[in-house]
Amino acid sequence: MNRLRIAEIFGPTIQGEGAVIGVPTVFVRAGGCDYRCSWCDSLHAVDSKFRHDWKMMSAADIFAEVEHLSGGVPLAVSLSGGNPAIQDFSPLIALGHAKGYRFVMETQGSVAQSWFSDLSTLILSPKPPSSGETVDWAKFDDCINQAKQAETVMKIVIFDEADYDWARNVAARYPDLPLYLQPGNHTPPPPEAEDAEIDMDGIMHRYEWLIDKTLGDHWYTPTILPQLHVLVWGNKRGV
Ligand SMILES: C[S@@+](CC[C@H](N)C(=O)[O-])C[C@H]1O[C@@H](n2cnc3c(N)ncnc32)[C@H](O)[C@@H]1O
Ligand SMILES: Nc1nc2[nH]cc(C(=O)O)c2c(=O)[nH]1
Ligand code: SF4
Ligand SMILES: [Mg+2]
Repeated sequence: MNRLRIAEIFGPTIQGEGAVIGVPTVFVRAGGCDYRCSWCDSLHAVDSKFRHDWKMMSAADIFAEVEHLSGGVPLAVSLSGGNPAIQDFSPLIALGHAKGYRFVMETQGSVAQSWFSDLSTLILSPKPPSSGETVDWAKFDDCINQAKQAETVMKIVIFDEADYDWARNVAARYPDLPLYLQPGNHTPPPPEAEDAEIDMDGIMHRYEWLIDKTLGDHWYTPTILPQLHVLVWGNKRGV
């Protein structure tokens, strides 16, 4: 059976971001990413220098761990990373569906897969200018098309004015996708990341700025949310 690069599996915790915020969730974090966002908060699952901490696991191994963590009680499984879309998660999703689990996935929208249609929610998170990455919109559109009947939403991280202006343009381009705006968190790189004091004042300040800016522009379609797990647990891993 094909094996998948997995950086960590953890939970149940609450989904801390976006459309399904607060929902009890087990996270399966894939190892490896085709992007290198300047502010990535999950570098331990991105940079290949951390690959010695990743495990090669079959879908059956992964699902056994998900079942163990959840006590065999079906819940939402969030596929994140890294970019989970560069690997084939369809066998895991099939195993989960047979036991009543549902799957949500977070991806930047750079790689489309036919199995996106097996997800209950596809969260597309195109990267704004502050990330240093450039979106390939043709690939992004492929992702939307592959999702078919799966609920598809967009989540944009905003650090500054330029990101905000960019988000407004993206929103105009995709008026049918529900939009979530999330203030950025300046996370130090691993291994310091976990123990570092979080800049709670900075996060709250950027959140307030984002609310004021959005509402000040009479832009009422996005939902504006902070990373709830960061407010509760800081930059701790595995929560
Ligand atoms: C770590 S990424 C993994 C999934 C996928 N690679 C992606 O970017 O969508 C999960 C989510 O965290 C967001 N994120 C990453 N670093 C962040 C930061 N420093 N502050 C706020 N959100 C961040 C990403 O934009 C994405 O929406
Ligand atoms: N609780 C919790 N919620 C999250 N939502 C997205 C996360 C991610 O890193 O993809 C994440 C995470 O790492 N933890
Ligand atoms: S795309 Fe996601 S996982 Fe990859 S570097 Fe950017 S934020 Fe990190
Ligand atoms: Mg995260």
